[in-house]
Amino acid sequence: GDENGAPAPDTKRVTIELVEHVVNESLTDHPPMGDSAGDVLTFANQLFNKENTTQVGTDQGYCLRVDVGKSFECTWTAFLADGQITVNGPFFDTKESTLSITGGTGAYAEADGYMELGFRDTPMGTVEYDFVYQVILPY
Ligand SMILES: CC/C=C\C[C@@H]1C(=O)C=C[C@@H]1CCCCCCCC(=O)O
Repeated sequence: GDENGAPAPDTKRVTIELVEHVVNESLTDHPPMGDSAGDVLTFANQLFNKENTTQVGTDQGYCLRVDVGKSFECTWTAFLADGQITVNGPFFDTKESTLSITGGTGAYAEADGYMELGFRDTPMGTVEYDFVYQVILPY
């Protein structure tokens, strides 16, 4: 605590803003042919700093189609200089989403919190997403 008797906070919050570049993704189309529940989208992509000038990491994961025209359920791990952060949650076809941070390693061991996924305007043929991690860590 401090000299006024306030208790010391037992957690700290860290914001990590990244831009994901989709460079490696693959759709496994389970029957029936075409977009249907059970299709799996796997990916292994690049993570850039928030200025979108320097690659700072990579990610890998997958999304399972659960509601055609509406949503996927996803899990992926970000690999950063000082550790991993794993998330789980929805990807919506037509709106931005928030995923739960389920854990981490290294500097992010015991991580909690959430990640906001944002759509970005990019040139034709390129796909990028904003990943804003709001990480809650023990002191
Ligand atoms: C084009 C989607 C490629 C990669 C997957 C994304 C990623 O890297 C992190 C989350 C995204 C999940 C995308 C779910 C499926 C989106 C399909 C969009 C489309 O085909 O237009």
